[in-house]
Amino acid sequence: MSIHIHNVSKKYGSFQALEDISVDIQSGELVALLGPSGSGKTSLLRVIAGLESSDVGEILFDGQSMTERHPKERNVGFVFQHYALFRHMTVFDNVAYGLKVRPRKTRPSKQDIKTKVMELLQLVKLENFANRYPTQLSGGQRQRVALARALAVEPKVLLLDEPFGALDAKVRKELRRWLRKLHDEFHITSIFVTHDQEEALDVADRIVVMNNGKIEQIGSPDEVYTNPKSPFVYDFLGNVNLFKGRLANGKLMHGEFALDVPDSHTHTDDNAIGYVRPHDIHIEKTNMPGTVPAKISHIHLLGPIVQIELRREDLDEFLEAELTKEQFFQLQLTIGDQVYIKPKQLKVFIPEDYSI
Ligand SMILES: Nc1ncnc2c1ncn2[C@@H]1O[C@H](COP(=O)(O)OP(=O)(O)OP(=O)(O)O)[C@@H](O)[C@H]1O
Repeated sequence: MSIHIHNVSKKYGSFQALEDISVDIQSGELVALLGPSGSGKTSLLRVIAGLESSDVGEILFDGQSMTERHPKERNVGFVFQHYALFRHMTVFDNVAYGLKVRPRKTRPSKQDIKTKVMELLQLVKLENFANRYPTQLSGGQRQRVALARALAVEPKVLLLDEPFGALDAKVRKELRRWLRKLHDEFHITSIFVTHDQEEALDVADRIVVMNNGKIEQIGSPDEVYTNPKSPFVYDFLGNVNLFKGRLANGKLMHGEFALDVPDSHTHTDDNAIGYVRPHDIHIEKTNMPGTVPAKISHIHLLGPIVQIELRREDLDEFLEAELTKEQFFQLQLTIGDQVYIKPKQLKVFIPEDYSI
């Protein structure tokens, strides 16, 4: 089922929660709505589900307008952050619920419901927990029940609102891998809301980055990470060092750096900011052309990655670099070492959102 979101706007009183949102989602895609708290992700999800109406714009499923359709008629499965399971029902009954409450005409037989529920419980690896109650499950297990319950009614669209938000980091990671696998098996068009960039980058086919009720960028995880269209996206999708300076003759002048910025010749003498990811900071132990001196002030080993905090000597500013463990041991770095750095890659924005 494809989903087309056309020019959707929504206000709560005078507050503009969504402003002219348009996204086309292909059938079978897994799309993340990513943004900070209050950016409008949940509001958009609720408009798609029909739980809220938009003031302007339209939602189409497979080309058909959903505007007049009640949420129940939209064939949407919902999973929320707080496992909205029925506490007084067993795991089995929770998953069976959506099928049992169907009108007699479309309700499967008792035996068919049993087969289906047990299949789903197997899928979420909870077949031995059918008779337990939600309070007897861990958070991750409850969320798997919530997913099985949403899938039981064979929705055409699956909407997930921070489905793993309340879980610890390890379980989150496990469940998101598992959501990806499930999605690849079922091919249900799915949209999930998250404010966790790592989660979005890890799981989604495409990411819709939202800010203040508007879309900042839509793209594959790789596109939004390596080619952010705005300073906001750069900042939101990972750590970044800011090189504030001025443009002159096709270069960004920043401290002792004169960094090539092709295509910037028309912006001579404009203020500009270079954005450099920590893993794009190159570190040398010898002074090479184009580098500036810096001192290592902190080393933080994080599994396969080593974060290094440096104090630049030309500007007396701190910056963060990231090396693989291998690079780190090759360079034999210790705190207090004098090194020479330069950015391997940078993206320059001129304030007022102009990128070059
Ligand atoms: N029913 C409502 N009445 C008034 N304002 C609302 C209502 N629902 C949401 N808002 C406001 O709209 C904005 C967007 O809310 P929304 O829940 O869509 O954001 P979000 O990106 O999902 O945030 P979070 O990650 O914190 O859940 C927020 O500023 C919120 O306070």
